Amino acid sequence: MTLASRPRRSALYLPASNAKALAKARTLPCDVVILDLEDAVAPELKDAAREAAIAAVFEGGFGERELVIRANALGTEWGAADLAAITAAGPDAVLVPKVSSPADIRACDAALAAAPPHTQLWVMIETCASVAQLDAIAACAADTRLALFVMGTNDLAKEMRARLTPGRAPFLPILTLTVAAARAHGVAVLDGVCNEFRDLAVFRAEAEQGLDWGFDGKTLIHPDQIEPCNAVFTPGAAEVAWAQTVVSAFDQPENAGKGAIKVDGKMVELLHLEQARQMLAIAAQIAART
Ligand SMILES: CC(C)(COP(=O)(O)OP(=O)(O)OC[C@H]1O[C@@H](n2cnc3c(N)ncnc32)[C@H](O)[C@@H]1OP(=O)(O)O)[C@@H](O)C(=O)NCCC(=O)NCCSC(=O)C[C@H](O)C(=O)O
Ligand SMILES: [Mg+2]
Repeated sequence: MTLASRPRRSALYLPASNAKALAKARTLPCDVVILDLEDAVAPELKDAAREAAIAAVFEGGFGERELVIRANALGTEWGAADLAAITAAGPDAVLVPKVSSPADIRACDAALAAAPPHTQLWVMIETCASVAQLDAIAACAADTRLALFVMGTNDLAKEMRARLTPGRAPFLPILTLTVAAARAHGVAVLDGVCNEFRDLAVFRAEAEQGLDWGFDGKTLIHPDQIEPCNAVFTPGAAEVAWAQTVVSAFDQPENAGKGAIKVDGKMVELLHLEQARQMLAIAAQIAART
């Protein structure tokens, strides 16, 4: 089970230019909706997509789902206008693709200076250059809006000239180093998309891999991926029961002040107590939603 301040098990992308998908997203059981202005939108539809995304923020209707707009990269002809419009609208977050350095994070943060305080900066980790600077990029969370990384495995594959094989072996070091850099600086982190949206067995295996590797959740491209993703990233009943047992054990008077205790024949330390409390907090939020 991963640790996070709020459930972000499933983050569904959709092209902001697709009005039907946008309406449908308000009814789907995903934790996050990402309105895409970037790769899913053709150049001739960029302006209309931006307008539709901004209108969606003002209209609302997304309930407890976090509403995020993925802008075009700052260096593109649309990037500055996207960030200006997003700043004025104030969604829960803006997701900026193809950042490569701490300077990129600071440029995005500066462009968002007038945004409401609740608007977070999320960035895609999907360039080879970013891989060499993961720790420095994550460290920007200390004094910017940076709060979350999203893996962009399609762009990474393109830049690396690697293949997206089952098991994702070519990306394993990068995925785990990104999780470690994120955790070192209190940044949340979501896994990349699985392009095989018709094969849910392949999808589920990849989601379980993401859970094992420490991700808070996974980004998705199709509604059919939401339920299996939520199932994988929701703490199981046995995990929740164990967490409750650990918390109860540390609450016993005889264990007061102890750093390590014995629970059901296993050693449990204060770090496990912290994990247990975080899991119970996430499980309670998920239970309240369902
Ligand atoms: C992949 C798709 C183009 C497939 O679309 P389609 O053929 O229309 O699928 P279905 O007929 O099965 O759709 C069934 C119904 O579900 C709605 N739908 C489909 N997708 C979405 C969605 N993402 N959000 C909301 N609703 C959706 C359809 O409208 C149908 O509705 P209804 O008729 O009422 O039943 C399509 O799924 C799609 O466009 N997906 C999102 C693509 C996208 O946003 N890509 C960009 C992000 S991924 C990325 O960039 C990766 C990253 O940067 C990297 O580098 O790795
Ligand atoms: Mg990408």
